[in-house]
Amino acid sequence: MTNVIHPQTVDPTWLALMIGNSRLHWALFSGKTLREAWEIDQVPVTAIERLIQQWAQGDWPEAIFPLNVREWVRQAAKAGPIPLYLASVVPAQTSIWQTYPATTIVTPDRLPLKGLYPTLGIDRALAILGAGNQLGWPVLVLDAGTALTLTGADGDRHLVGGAILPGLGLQLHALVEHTAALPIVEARSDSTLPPRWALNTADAVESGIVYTMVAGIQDFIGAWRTKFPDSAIAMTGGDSTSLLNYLQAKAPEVAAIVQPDPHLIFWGIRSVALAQLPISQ
Ligand SMILES: Nc1ncnc2c1ncn2[C@@H]1O[C@H](COP(=O)(O)OP(=O)(O)OP(=O)(O)O)[C@@H](O)[C@H]1O
Ligand SMILES: CC(C)(CO)[C@@H](O)C(=O)NCCC(=O)O
Ligand SMILES: [K+]
Repeated sequence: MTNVIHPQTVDPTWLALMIGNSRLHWALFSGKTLREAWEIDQVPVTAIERLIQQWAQGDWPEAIFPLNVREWVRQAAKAGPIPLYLASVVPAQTSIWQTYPATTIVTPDRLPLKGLYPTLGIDRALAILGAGNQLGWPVLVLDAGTALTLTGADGDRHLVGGAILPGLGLQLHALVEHTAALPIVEARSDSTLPPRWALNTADAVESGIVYTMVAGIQDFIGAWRTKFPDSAIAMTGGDSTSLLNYLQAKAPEVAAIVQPDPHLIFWGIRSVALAQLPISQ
C-alpha cells in the first residue's frame, strides 16, 4: 500500500490531467512539486459527466482519485475547488471536463514555443517544452505511447519537426487484428531482445516489430545528432522502459544519451500553471 499524503505546504494544490488516446494521465502538485502521478483507463463520456458531478459536490470518486491522494485533495478543496490544468489529444473528451468549475484547458498558444503548426498534438508540444525546461535546448523527445512520436526543437525553442508512427503495443495488436493466423503477442516483460531469425510465429512478429522500431529510433537519433550534435534527447510514455531496454541491448552507446523521464508532459503543464497560480518560486 502506498502512503497517504497530506497537504503540508502553503503552496496551492493543483491537478494536471493529460488525456491520451488510451489512458488518462493524472498528477497532483503542490506548488511546483509533483506529489503523485497515476493513470486511469479511458472513461466513457457519460461516466465522466457523473464523476465530475460527484467531484464538484466534494465527493472524491475512487475511479479517478487513488486512495492515497483522496485525503490530500479532500483537505485542499476546503479552500475552494482545486485548479485543474487539462491537456487533451482526444477532442471528444475535452469539453466535458469544462463542467468542473476550476478547469484551465492548456492550448498551444499559451506555450513559449515557436514554429508550431496548427494540428500539432498538444502532448507533443508539452513534452518538448517540459524536456527543454529540464534538459536545455535544443532537445529531441521520443514519446512512446499509443503512437510513438518524435519531436525536436532547436536552441531558440523553435519546432524543427518530427515524426509519428504506430507505437509498440499498437503495432503488435494491429498485426494480429488484421491477419487470420497470427497470435496475440505481448512484448516480453523482461524487455530482452527476441531472436532476430525467429523459428516460431510469436517470436517472428516480435522480432519484426522490435528490430525495426529500434533501428528506426537509432536512425532518427543519429539524424538529429548530425543536425544538433550536443542536443539532449529525452524519452517518455508507457512503452519507454521497454524500448529503452531494447535500445540498450542493441545499441548501448545510443541508449546512453537518451534520458528517460515519465513526467515530461507534466513539466510542460507545470510551466503553464506556474505562470498563473500564486506559487512561491
Ligand atoms: N499499465 C498499463 N496499461 C496500459 N498500457 C500500458 C501500461 N503499462 C505500459 N503500457 C504501454 O503504454 C502504451 C501506451 O502509452 P501511454 O499510456 O503513454 O499512451 P496514451 O495514453 O495513448 O498516451 P498518448 O496519447 O500520449 O500516447 C501501450 O502501448 C502499452 O504497451
Ligand atoms: C500523435 C498523437 C496521437 C500522439 O499522442 C497526438 O500527438 C496527436 O493527435 N497529434 C496530432 C497530429 C500531429 O501532432 O501532427
Ligand atoms: K504519445
